[in-house]
Amino acid sequence: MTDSALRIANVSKSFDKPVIRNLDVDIASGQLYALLGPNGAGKTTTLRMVVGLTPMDSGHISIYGIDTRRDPLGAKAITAWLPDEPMLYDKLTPSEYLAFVAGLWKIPPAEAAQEAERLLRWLELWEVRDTRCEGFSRGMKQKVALAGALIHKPRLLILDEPLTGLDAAMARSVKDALRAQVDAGATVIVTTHILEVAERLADRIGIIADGKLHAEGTLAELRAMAGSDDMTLEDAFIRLTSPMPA
Ligand SMILES: Nc1ncnc2c1ncn2[C@@H]1O[C@H](COP(=O)(O)OP(=O)(O)OP(=O)(O)O)[C@@H](O)[C@H]1O
Repeated sequence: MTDSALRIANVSKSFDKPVIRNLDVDIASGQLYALLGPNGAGKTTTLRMVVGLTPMDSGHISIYGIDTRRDPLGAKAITAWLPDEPMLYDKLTPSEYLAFVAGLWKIPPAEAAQEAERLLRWLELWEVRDTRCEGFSRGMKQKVALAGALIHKPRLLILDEPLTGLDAAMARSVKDALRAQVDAGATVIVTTHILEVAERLADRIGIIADGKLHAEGTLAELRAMAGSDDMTLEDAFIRLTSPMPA
């Protein structure tokens, strides 16, 4: 049996109206999972509840078996969250930023320096390690934030729209980095509006609409659910998220 990396069980959340309704999602360990859905479907809210930034109204969430409400610190220690607009301290250099984040995780400095060097080289930031982030392009800042998210070696990496605004080369480099994380044994969850990314990159795809999981599976399974073996993910997505005819 495959281990569960993330289990969302019967979770609901309302703001001024219900946003997430009895949501159940189970994501197996060692996968790249793409969460898709129309605007306002509840993707970001779901992920913010997973990482403890938005309290859920009811239900349970566990990360590698750790209940996020009973043991929030234990759950956070193995999770990384990269929002769509990551906050970087622009006046810091990549090296300083990683040392700062490692300090928050109480990683011993020598160990942190070694891991920072590995990440900076791997993400092609080594040459600019001592340059302040303020002059960096959006893609470079995204990669520095990604390095910061990875410094404590999380088992579950969650990224909200990681490729927005990146040019093709930078998007490729971030996609390669995410796939490498999975190959190294981590679980990666991304939200994306770029269906081609989900189509090419994800092992499994979940489609959320109206605060519920409408469909989930591999691309082939989603095509089959939508009723055709040769449709694109875009066609399947539109069909699976369209309201049923009365
Ligand atoms: N803090 C909040 N207060 C009130 N309403 C909120 C709050 N956060 C989210 N919402 C509402 O919850 C709904 C779901 O928002 P959410 O950001 O989770 O959707 P999403 O699927 O990530 O959308 P998008 O693809 O557009 O980013 C929206 O109607 C949004 O306005």
